[in-house]
Amino acid sequence: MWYHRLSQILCSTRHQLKGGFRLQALRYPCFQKRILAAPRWQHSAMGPLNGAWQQHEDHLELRYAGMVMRFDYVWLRDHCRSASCYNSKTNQRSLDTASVDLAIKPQTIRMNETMLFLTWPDGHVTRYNLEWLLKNSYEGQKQAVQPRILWNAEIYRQAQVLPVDFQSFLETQDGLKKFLQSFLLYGIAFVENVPPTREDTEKLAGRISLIRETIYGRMWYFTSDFSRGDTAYTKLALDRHTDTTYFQEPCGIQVFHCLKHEGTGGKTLLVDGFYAAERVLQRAPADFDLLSKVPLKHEYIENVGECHNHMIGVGPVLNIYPWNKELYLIRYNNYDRAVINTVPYDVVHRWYAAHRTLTTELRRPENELWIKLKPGKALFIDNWRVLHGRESFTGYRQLCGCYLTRDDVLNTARFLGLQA
Ligand SMILES: C[N+](C)(C)CCCC[C@H](N)C(=O)O
Ligand SMILES: O=C(O)CCC(=O)C(=O)O
Ligand SMILES: [Fe+2]
Repeated sequence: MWYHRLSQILCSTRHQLKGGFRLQALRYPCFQKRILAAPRWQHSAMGPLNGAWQQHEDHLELRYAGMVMRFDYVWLRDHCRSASCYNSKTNQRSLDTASVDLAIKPQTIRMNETMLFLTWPDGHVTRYNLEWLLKNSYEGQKQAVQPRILWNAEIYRQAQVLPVDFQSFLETQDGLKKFLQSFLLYGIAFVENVPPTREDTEKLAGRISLIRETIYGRMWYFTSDFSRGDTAYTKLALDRHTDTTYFQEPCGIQVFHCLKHEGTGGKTLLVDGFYAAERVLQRAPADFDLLSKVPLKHEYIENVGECHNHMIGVGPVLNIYPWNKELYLIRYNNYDRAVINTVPYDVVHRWYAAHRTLTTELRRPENELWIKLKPGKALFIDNWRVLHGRESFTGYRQLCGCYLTRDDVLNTARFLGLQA
């Protein structure tokens, strides 16, 4: 679904680019006098990808492989990959960007089938591979969305995603890769045949990431013993939510492993927050927009035994990248949402309405995936995307798990060649 929407955005952007080009020539009558050559398309020797460029007053317009790209001149100087500007051993910039004249323009531009050559006023030559420009341009980035399959219960069940075996997860690259692939696509993934101990659960987590230690400890291990000031430590039902919304950066991944349950109830609820948000975007785009713009606080206040904590995290419910509108983080926890004092009353009212729209989508029964966690079956949840909850329960129930740092999970995925 994301793909469709994004390709629509992309198409409209391309039209704007074409239109924008015509407009610019009209708006500036002295346009042609100020640059050396008339703004005509300069073509590379005819190749299959048919590149062409045009030099404008303040940017270079490049057409390549069916894409129109615009590059600011300072950008083109700043990203020079020559040995004196860039250390390709460490993949770090050596050039001091602050030393580049903000009014810099290339003296000459040349292009062949695969490369673009720019000579700067001081004689320095920058060479760009056209494929590199295609991939690294703003226009190119708009296409680079994270592949995802948004799901409701039906879609997830139909997909028949296979759990990965503990042994193969730990010992083979293939097992790990399969696991990460489905985790990235669906935002949840299971590992089976895990020995029901805290140590083995820790081993599991350590295979893909650094464990994120929080106020709950490194590995946590909890029952309904009221040991902490949070309803998770009771037998009560918990409505769908994401965790640690009260951190400036909510935990990226949550691992659950139920080590024991002698009693009834206690099923786990999973809801794809991105699926629900996409529905909001389609049905009520103004609500989506508001939820992505209004910053809110979430808060955790605890004074139980030796535990004294006061955490505050600020951010909108929906977090989107400004360049392609891709959703990357949902912060949704009605229990932990703090007093709203960052928004004027009329916006507050519209925000409540938008929150209701999202909540309605999140609560549709067809979007709910219910599973019973059992010893041996560990669940990884993308806490930036998938909401979890639980049914109330009776009896003794022991859950262990931990949070993972998102950067490190994605790092492992990229190392295995996955897009993350
Ligand atoms: C998972 N563990 C039991 C350690 C913590 C529970 C945290 C619960 C909190 N209300 C939140 O949503 O962040
Ligand atoms: O008890 C459960 O199944 C989950 C409780 C919960 O939401 C949490 O620990 O974050
Ligand atoms: Fe939770």
